[in-house]
Amino acid sequence: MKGPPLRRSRSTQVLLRFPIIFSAYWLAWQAASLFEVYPNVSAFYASAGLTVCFTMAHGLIGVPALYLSIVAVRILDLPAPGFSAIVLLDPIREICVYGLVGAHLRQYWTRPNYRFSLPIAVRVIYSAFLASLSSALLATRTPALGSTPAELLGTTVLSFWGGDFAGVMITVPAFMILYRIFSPPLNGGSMNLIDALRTARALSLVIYPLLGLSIALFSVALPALLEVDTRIAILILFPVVLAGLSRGTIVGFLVATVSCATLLVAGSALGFNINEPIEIQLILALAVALGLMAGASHDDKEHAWTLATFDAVTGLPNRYMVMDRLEDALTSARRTKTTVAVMYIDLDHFKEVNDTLGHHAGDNLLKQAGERIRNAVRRSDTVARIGGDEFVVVLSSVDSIEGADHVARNVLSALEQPFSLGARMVTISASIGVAVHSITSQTTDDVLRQADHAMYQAKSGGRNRIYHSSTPCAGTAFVLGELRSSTSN
Ligand SMILES: Nc1nc2c(ncn2[C@@H]2O[C@H](COP(=O)(O)OP(=O)(O)OP(=O)(O)O)[C@@H](O)[C@H]2O)c(=O)[nH]1
Repeated sequence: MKGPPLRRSRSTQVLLRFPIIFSAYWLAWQAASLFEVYPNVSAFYASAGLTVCFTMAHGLIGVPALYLSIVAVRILDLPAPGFSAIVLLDPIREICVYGLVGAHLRQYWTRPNYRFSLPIAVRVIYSAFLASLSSALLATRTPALGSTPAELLGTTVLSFWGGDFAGVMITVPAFMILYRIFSPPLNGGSMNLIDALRTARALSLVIYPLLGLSIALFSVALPALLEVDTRIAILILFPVVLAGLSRGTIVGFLVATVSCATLLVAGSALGFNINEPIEIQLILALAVALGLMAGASHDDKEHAWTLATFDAVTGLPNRYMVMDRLEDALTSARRTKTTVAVMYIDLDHFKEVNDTLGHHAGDNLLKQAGERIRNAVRRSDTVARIGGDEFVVVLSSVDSIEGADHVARNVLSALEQPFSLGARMVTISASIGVAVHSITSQTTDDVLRQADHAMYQAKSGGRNRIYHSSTPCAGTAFVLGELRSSTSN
């Protein structure tokens, strides 16, 4: 497994982001100005969209770079360039309103096991309103804008309710609903987390390109069907951002390429109105820039999440993740009146492997042991390494105590087989404690503690055996024979 990359300092990150944001915003400005009804209006909304996307992906840390980029592009592109109050102040207002929207959405988006949350939506809208009001008050202090304070306050508040507020009201629910549909929570199903991740990735390779393709076809066909000059190709940026944010850079690029290629090929092959090549180029460049930004942010998030929830030696979920999975399993067991069992597995005399063959061989053995335990249980069960030579298995649905014991015996015999560590074969054993959840008031901690307690009894009972704690303190031993941990050539 790859180690964590070297992190750059925060100030360097912000500086590095400036050229990327500048390019993305300049492209957004150019692309949006092709769809204008009133001069520059679409371009302003493009900057609002970029602000939401950026702050959602990277947080408020990039705001200085975002602000500088917007100001720089406006100075270069507005008909009367220069450091006018509107060039300097309007981005502040937009970043306040839309930056807060993005920052709040980030709280939702960065959760590994996110759930739809109405309070977040309410907080987003409330804080966007406060930001808009503050920026209106700020505008009244700016004589350069040339209106009376009351007029300015009125105009800014009205513009918020007419424009920004509508934008916020559409952006927040649309994002939450679509993100929910296309990126279902990974702990929701009965699958193991790793399998769930694999399935989500495989699905996203189909769903997002299909979404980009449909929007591209729709945007090519619409002007021909309606016989109007409505250009909506910019909509393909939406699946690109969603794909980048939820599945990473490669899927983001893939969706950008599929959508833009469809625009080009479908436009000429079907004889529909195809936009000017410059528009396609802008859309393509913008799609790629957004795919890169959103995807990089997803990759960062996934890396942080992997570090926080998976064990680096075995690649299995860690203590944090297994507790989360156990909580889910108990909740569902209470609802469906089924039984959950927890196995606490501790390898016997593992220290000897480290001492005789070294830590590298020890790591190798832990990895192989993890794989064997995984292969001995069902796909829907969770296997985790929670520290040292300790593993926990959550059997999400067992028929009876005997069923759990049967699985524990399978695990024990899988671990008995010799391990190949380089040129050496090593034989070890394990002590297993099993606890079965049956009482409705039992918490995750209770069940885990009981399994741990039973495992300690198995250790003190002579190791290489299974105890289960049908009663909290007394275990029942299933002695499978005494095997000393041994190493041989
Ligand atoms: N190779 C390796 N060893 C580890 C790792 N984490 C902990 N250990 C070692 O695992 C050993 C755990 O030993 P213990 O469980 O205390 O003792 P044991 O030798 O297994 O003996 P019993 O559990 O009493 O049968 C310690 O020597 C730790 O240093 C790891 O990530 N890699």
